[in-house]
Amino acid sequence: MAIDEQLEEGRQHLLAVDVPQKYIGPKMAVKNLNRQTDKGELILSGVSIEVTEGTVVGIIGPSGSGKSTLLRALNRLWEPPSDSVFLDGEDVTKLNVISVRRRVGMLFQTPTLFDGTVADNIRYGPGLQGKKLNDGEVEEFLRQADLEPFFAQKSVIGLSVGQAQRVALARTLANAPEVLLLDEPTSALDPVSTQHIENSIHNLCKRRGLTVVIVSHSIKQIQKIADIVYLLVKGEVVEMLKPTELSKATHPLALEFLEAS
Ligand SMILES: Nc1ncnc2c1ncn2[C@@H]1O[C@H](COP(=O)(O)OP(=O)(O)OP(=O)(O)O)[C@@H](O)[C@H]1O
Repeated sequence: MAIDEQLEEGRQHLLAVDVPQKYIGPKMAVKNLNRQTDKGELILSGVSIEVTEGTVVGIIGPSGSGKSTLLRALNRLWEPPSDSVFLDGEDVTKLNVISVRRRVGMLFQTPTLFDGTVADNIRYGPGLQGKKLNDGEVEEFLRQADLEPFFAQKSVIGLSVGQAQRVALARTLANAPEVLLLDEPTSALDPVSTQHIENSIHNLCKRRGLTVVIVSHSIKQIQKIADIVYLLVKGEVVEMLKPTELSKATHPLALEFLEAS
């Protein structure tokens, strides 16, 4: 048999085998997302972003530009229209909302912990799924949030805001999220606590391949930890740049924001 015929036979054989298709594409994607207030004012207009697995995506922009709304659409804290937000290629509105929130975890500006020990807080999420974390596992999540193991037995009452935010991060990580959303996670923190959180995010992403989307007011922070930056102004993505290339922004609204920052 001629080599061409052999190759064709092999190709036909491969086509005949029913190989399950592996999803290839961004971990999360937002496509042409729009939102208006009840009065018809634009909050988001035609927003599209891609979140590549294992990267830190930064979102910056002036106050009121729609950053938090965009972030909340990613885990359905704000319910987006169908066919506009995708997780592993699937429309999030077609998935179970609890499973989306578990897969896409979120850390807010100010930590909210319930009374009890730090370990109680970390065990809570896995416990809801019938998983009891042992002491070593609790300590590992603390370590990932840049906290010493002895914090496990401490009461959450009396923690500083910075320590509480790191516990909140450990608690979010205990749910084993595939994507971590951070909504200005350090804006209420002092510089040292900010450094702890930034270190954790950097390590989680670079060493463990966690995918992160962070909204921040601090351009310095975004330049330190993000791989790609979306600049949102008046509900529109006006630039997508590498953090080292913010000076290359050309959109007039982007320039106005960057100069004022
Ligand atoms: N549920 C809502 N109803 C009416 N307006 C809303 C609602 N949610 C957000 N907005 C408005 O949408 C705009 C964008 O809000 P959003 O919080 O997403 O902006 P942001 O860029 O995160 O702002 P900031 O940096 O101040 O936190 C704001 O003008 C806000 O007042």
